[in-house]
Amino acid sequence: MIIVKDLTRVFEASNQDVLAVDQISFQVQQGEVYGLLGPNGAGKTTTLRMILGLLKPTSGDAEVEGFLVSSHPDEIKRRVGLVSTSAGLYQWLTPREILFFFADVYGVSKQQATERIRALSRLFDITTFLDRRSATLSTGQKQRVNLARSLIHNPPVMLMDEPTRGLDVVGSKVIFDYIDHLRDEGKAVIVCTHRLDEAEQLCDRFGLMHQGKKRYEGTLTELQEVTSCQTLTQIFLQLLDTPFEQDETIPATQEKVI
Ligand SMILES: Nc1ncnc2c1ncn2[C@@H]1O[C@H](COP(=O)(O)OP(=O)(O)OP(=O)(O)O)[C@@H](O)[C@H]1O
Repeated sequence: MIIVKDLTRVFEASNQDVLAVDQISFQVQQGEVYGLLGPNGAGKTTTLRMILGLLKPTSGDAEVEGFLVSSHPDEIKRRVGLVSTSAGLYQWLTPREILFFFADVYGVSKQQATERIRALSRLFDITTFLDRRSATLSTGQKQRVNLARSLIHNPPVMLMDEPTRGLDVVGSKVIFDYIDHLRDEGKAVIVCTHRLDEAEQLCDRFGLMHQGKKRYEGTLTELQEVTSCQTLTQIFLQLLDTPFEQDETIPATQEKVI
């Protein structure tokens, strides 16, 4: 389970400070896929970086499986997987070497790693090119190795930043199936994406961010009720059109805040 509590981050700049994330709170249960959505610059990536412990919050905290990122950053890293399709592979290593390398980084024993690599290779259909240098793999093959890598330490929590960016229909379907697999395995998943059509299909619940704040939260049905819009795209456009003050007048009973 992920608990994000009042996370705030101010970037200090010489001319003007940037309030990138402003008191964001939300929770994601095991077996739930949460879509963290928002326009460019809304604060999504900054939020993910703080949950991962890569960036220190100005205030607030995040908790994964009972561990606070402020006091137990290493425990968090062991429990969180990260998928970003833009992430590259070590070109000169083979997928098997990469998987063993990351297993070692995460403290997975050699024997466990061997078993896990066998299972993940079957799951992502990478067995036939496990021992080829990564530089020779196609984009889709590299993507499947990346997915296997993100699961090598069997984390209960997965963070996904633009997982389908640059992928064709087949590549995107691999990601869709992967997210279904994560849900079936009872993992807590956060997906950040600009593909609202995909998010609608993929996610169980949504948090819509704008200018660092969480403005709406709920299932698609709940968001439809609050906004009188049908699709996530319409909801999103309404959010961008709504002046800040007006948006904040949404009754607390309608805005599902945890
Ligand atoms: N290191 C930094 N220094 C200064 N400002 C930053 C820094 N990192 C992010 N920001 C600013 O914080 C705000 C939020 O950025 P963030 O990358 O979290 O947004 P995002 O929602 O992930 O956007 P996108 O969808 O474009 O990736 C933006 O105004 C951005 O310019």
